[in-house]
Amino acid sequence: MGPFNKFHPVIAGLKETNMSNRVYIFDTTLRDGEQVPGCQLNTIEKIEVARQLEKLGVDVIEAGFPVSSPGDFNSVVEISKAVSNPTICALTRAVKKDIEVAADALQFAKRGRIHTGIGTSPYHIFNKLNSNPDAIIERAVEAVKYAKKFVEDVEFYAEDAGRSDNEYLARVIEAVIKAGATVVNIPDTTGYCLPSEYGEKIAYLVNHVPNIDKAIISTHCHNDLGMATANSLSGIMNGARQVEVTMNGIGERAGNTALEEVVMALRCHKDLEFDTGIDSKQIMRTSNLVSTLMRMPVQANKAIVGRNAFSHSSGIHQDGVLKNRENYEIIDPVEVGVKESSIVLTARSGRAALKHRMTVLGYQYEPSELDNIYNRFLDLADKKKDITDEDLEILIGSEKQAGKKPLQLVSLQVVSGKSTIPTATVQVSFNGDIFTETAAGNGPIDAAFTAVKALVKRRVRLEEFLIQAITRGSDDLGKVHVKIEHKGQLYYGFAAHTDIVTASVEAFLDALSKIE
Ligand SMILES: CC(=O)SCCNC(=O)CCNC(=O)[C@H](O)C(C)(C)COP(=O)(O)OP(=O)(O)OC[C@H]1O[C@@H](n2cnc3c(N)ncnc32)[C@H](O)[C@@H]1OP(=O)(O)O
Ligand SMILES: CC(C)C(=O)C(=O)O
Repeated sequence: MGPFNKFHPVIAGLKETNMSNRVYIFDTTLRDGEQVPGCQLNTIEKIEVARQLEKLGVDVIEAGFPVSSPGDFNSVVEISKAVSNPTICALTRAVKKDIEVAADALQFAKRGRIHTGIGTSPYHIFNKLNSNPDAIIERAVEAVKYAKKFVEDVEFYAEDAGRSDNEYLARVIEAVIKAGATVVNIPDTTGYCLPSEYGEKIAYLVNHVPNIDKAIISTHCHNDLGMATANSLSGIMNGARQVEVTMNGIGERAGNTALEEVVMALRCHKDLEFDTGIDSKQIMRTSNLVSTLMRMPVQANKAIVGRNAFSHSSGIHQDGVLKNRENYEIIDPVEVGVKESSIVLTARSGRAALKHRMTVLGYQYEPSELDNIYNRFLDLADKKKDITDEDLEILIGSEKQAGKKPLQLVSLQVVSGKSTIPTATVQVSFNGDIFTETAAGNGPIDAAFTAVKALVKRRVRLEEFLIQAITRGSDDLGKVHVKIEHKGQLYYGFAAHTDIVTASVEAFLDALSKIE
């Protein structure tokens, strides 16, 4: 037992067989997870997920609810054939037909488990099943005994145990263990419980069910109040040794307990002395596979597997993490299969992050030069959401050029739109003197180029003009390449800016600056 448990008043009386520190991972991505609208998978996709779950090291794969459809039946059959290490589990109601069909679907499983059960809360007993507490116990016992005729490993779920009376729940659990249940699942079906409440429920069963040592207690917590992981951990700390989880926390309504969260919480809190058989380095790959096949994006700030889980975007954090990763990271990203943490450059980044990124890209700067780039970086970052390596390379390139070009754009004002005559007023500095010109054109860029041509008084012909809106969003940098001809000679210009007219004029001036 971990030190927490040693001092836990309720757990002090925990029975010997429940004291192992191995927590079994029961993955229900393919059953509860797959209940989510739009997440249904075909058999081939389910096999792919099951094989990845096997690599991840889960102990049990709940492969489906075979009576629900021929497709689900077939998936349980095929997963049973495709996967050899984890136990394959099939869900049923406390209904004989469901159990028979589940047993049939599991016929090829090396280790098959039937997961049967019935509701035990007043809501379920009276409103859903139109029954009474004693009759429910009878049906529960009958279902477990019937399932035992087909498989040795029978798990019983007391649906809505979270809102069930503890004393009654203890009677149900004692009866189903007596009937042969090897695992007793205490679901917080509606995600109602507080962590202390759920933990006390498990502890109550540990201390009041005389034959509890004959079965493993399982948690199955939903996330309606965002407490699924906390409740599952509280269950473990009070005697549960199996947790029912899904990858990325997908599942009915607000979802189930996320596998990655429980596994990594236990790994981070080694003092609790609990562990699972999960190969955590497979977590990210499994998460991506499930998200892709189920067409269910993972929220960016999702713990462990979200895009931002290992990315640092504010200056103080970035500085801290660059000094020592552990200043702001409790998990080494490599441990969950993420290559490295990332530093995202934004307007909230400081010099430390900028300098780091420039060094990674191979640029070295004196502190005074860094200040200039940092100021330009902030200007750009205020216009864009984040600054990519490509943005930075352009920024550094233009910073190196700044001041060296004889022709510099000082200001640009354009009028354009539908039913207006596109007009541009351009101010250019030429070796320190400022010149202004206004011109009209067939569009804002044409107008600006005409104004520039009038200013520089050179006969140039535009040979090529290419605008690329790079990378992701409408707020991104536009890159402009121009090729001009002057007296038979070609000159090239380049510029990038969030304003494409500005980028175009700067690229034009860049090319013009090269004419001797
Ligand atoms: C909490 C959970 O996630 S449980 C798993 C949820 N998953 C699913 O429901 C997906 C698969 N379900 C299905 O395909 C279908 O609902 C089936 C095949 C199970 C049943 O279909 P139908 O026979 O048409 O019944 P229907 O879905 O309309 O209603 C469910 C019936 O099961 C009863 N029932 C619900 N849970 C249980 C249970 N654990 N044990 C016994 N009976 C139950 C209900 O009371 C209701 O019976 P009633 O019609 O006599 O009132
Ligand atoms: C079938 C049971 C285990 C379930 O999914 C729940 O109670 O949420």
